[in-house]
Amino acid sequence: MIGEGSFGAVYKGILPSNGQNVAVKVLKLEEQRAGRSFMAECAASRNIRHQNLVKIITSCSGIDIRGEDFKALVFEFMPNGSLDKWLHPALDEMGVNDSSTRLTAVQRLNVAIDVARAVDYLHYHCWIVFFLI
Ligand SMILES: Nc1ncnc2c1ncn2[C@@H]1O[C@H](COP(=O)(O)OP(=O)(O)OP(=O)(O)O)[C@@H](O)[C@H]1O
Repeated sequence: MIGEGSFGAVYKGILPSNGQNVAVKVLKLEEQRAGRSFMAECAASRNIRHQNLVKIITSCSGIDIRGEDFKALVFEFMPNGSLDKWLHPALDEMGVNDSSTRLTAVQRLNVAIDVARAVDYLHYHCWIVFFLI
């Protein structure tokens, strides 16, 4: 397990077919918004192609070994972890953040520009995703 968000736990996996690293988000189905997020991300996977957005490789939906509903999304694995961790690095006991994860002002500005480009792309090309969310 590599992380957890509002909609479920995320695991690192390896695709047996080609050895590709992937991140598998197993949705918490008791969380109502997780179902909507699944639909939005499935719609997104068919329509979205942008260099600043993580690619959805596939989705799976079915019944698990306990006979309960199971839904998961398989993403391209991002080896550098979450952007949030880079924007808000953890502080050490002296209240200083690790210099290896510190971004310069120019890097932060480039992140903001890249995020704005991705949002602009979603806004003008993928209104269906916003509609489902
Ligand atoms: N494609 C990925 N590659 C590598 N790590 C990932 C990937 N997707 C998610 N993670 C890890 O799993 C954590 C949870 O991700 P998730 O997308 O479920 O939630 P989030 O976007 O961080 O939070 P929220 O859903 O609450 O807004 C991330 O913070 C990150 O550490």
